[in-house]
Amino acid sequence: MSLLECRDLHVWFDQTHGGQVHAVNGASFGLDAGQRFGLVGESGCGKTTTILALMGLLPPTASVAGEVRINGTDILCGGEESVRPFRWRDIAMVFQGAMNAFNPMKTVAWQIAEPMVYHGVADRAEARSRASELLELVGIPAAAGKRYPHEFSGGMRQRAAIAMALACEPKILLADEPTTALDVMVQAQVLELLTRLSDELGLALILVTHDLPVVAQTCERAAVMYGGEIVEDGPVADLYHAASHPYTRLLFAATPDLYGEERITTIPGGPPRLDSVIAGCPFRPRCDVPMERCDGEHPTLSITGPDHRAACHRNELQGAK
Ligand SMILES: Nc1ncnc2c1ncn2[C@@H]1O[C@H](COP(=O)(O)OP(=O)(O)OP(=O)(O)O)[C@@H](O)[C@H]1O
Repeated sequence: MSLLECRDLHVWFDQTHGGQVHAVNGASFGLDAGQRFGLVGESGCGKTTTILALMGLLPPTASVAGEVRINGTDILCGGEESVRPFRWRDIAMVFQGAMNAFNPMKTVAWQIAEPMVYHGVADRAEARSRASELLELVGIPAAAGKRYPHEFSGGMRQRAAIAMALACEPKILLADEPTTALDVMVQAQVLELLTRLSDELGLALILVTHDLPVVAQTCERAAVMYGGEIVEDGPVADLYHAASHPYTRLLFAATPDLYGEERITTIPGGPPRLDSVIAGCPFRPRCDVPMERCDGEHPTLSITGPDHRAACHRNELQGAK
């Protein structure tokens, strides 16, 4: 049994002018303790919505279906009641832009301690001392906790946001674009920190990013999302060197490689609209190797190698590698 199991997750958003956006369409994946998993894809493909669903933090305009299990217990089935005991204590999140979300009027240490008091995991004195420990854990001297957020650099604020998410000792940490807006040196330090925390604390990590080198540097496995669906998942090395889905291949070709060398810049065309049902393969209009079948038949994930799946009709033709 995996620590986290997400099965056939669907999320729809009601639109103000009627109709729905099918933002996540049947996402399934599992995560073991200490494992680092990347969720990648272009903007708008459903990455943030997926992890907000895991936290039970979607807005009221969203409807959710599917299962999210932590150590076997379905935390989604009973709505807010069933997810609340797990949120922050078992599964925590560093939000996109979290480093800019600190209250400017409170010290950093106070803001790290507060969730512990709020969630009843520590009294104020314990929370204060644990906040100092957490700051040290993320590489900030405890004494700096007395400072205000504006006195921290961007990288320090991101470290502090990670410390805050770790306040209730979760087993799973979800990090949404944790290195965006940081310069390259600081990005590398934050990624090293996340890797160290996952190794030392056995923390399972889901890293959401559109930045593929970030995933290559940090994660063992990854899932590629396109148009709300997982279209390929597997070991990161296989996605890089032996992609089974044309989108993954083009996506990885479109990013600078690990040494910063520019390759092709974009994939022509744009992602599909998510407010209407797509009959065939959602990637068909941008695919460089389409087949007739792709127009009318929606491909499903099939095994293409050890621990490796992709949703492309070409793989079904070729059979398992
Ligand atoms: N609150 C909302 N109401 C309506 N539609 C939404 C809402 N949040 C997200 N969406 C839509 O759901 C789809 C998936 O969005 P999501 O933010 O999950 O994508 P993403 O891959 O995380 O993109 P980004 O990298 O830009 O954050 C998009 O079409 C988006 O417009």
